[in-house]
Amino acid sequence: MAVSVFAPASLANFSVGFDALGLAVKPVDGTLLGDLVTVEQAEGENNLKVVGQFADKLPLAVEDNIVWSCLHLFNEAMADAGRATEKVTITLDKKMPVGSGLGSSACSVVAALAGLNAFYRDCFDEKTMLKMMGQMEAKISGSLHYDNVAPCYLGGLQLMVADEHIISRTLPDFKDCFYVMAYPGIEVSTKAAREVLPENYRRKDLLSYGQNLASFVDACHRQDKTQAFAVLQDVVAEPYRQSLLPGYEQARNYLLAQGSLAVGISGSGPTLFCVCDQEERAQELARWLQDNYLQTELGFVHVCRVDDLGARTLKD
Ligand SMILES: Nc1ncnc2c1ncn2[C@@H]1O[C@H](COP(=O)(O)OP(=O)(O)O)[C@@H](O)[C@H]1O
Ligand SMILES: N[C@@H](CCOP(=O)(O)O)C(=O)O
Repeated sequence: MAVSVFAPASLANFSVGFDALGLAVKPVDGTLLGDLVTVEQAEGENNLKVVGQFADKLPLAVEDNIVWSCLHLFNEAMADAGRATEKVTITLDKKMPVGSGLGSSACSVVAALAGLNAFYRDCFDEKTMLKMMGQMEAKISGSLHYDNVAPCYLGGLQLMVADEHIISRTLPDFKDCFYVMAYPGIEVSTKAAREVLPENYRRKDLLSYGQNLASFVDACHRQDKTQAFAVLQDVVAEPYRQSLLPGYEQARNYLLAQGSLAVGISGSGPTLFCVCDQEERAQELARWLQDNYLQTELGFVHVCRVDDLGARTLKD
């Protein structure tokens, strides 16, 4: 039996929720923006094959690929649960650029663990899976944050809650919005982008942070788009990270002047996101970003909607 699981890209932080908000996204043109993992029974030993557009951006040694760590973690959990495991071949189709701010490592982690769980006929429940995913994401970025793995696994707009038994709750999102995601084609490591953040914040910023996040969550529940996007301002990460993103400030100013509802850094960057509620306008701004924000031939721009499904098994 072979099982294939696709896990979508995500926009972490959403400007107002550093480590606390994340949105799963999918391109409107049907492009599979995310990683695909296939798990099948193997004759001899466990093994990992890596294919796809961004395979060559990953470490050469399988032991250094986070998917390999996911297999070990999953097998340990199976042993702890008194369940037998089989030897497997895992194929990672690495469709996501690394260090992109689109939750690339989360896509691999979620697709691998969800793929293994599907292979073993859903041995573990959603919360157990999410905890394992958080553990693997922390191994890569140096700190535990669920704002990529939760939306990637569960879909939609996710709010991380301060209760380890719940971890994440789905917030009502804005169904008529388009998210233009512009990846410039350069790498910014999440670890490095966390290191540029200050240890302490000014009281003024702390107050703005709390008020913006609370106002955003309230606006989501009331479906008040005007309020939601008016408070979408990042006082925690963007001021310190934007110098890592060539052309970010100019692009942001242009996009806001053109009527975008909001503009921000996706995850730790370098991907920029911009929100519109008209598809035509989103496509126009996507063309502008294509011409003005990309730095290398690896860059791309997608007009996206919210991905409500999260990780899913793909049929042959
Ligand atoms: N399957 C994988 N997918 C993505 N990154 C991986 C994977 N396996 C190992 N890595 C390593 O993990 C790090 C991921 O970097 P990070 O900046 O967190 O990426 P992203 O923000 O895109 O998730 C890189 O050093 C990369 O080489
Ligand atoms: N909250 C994290 C999110 C990192 O997202 P990624 O897509 O860049 O991995 C942070 O901002 O550090």
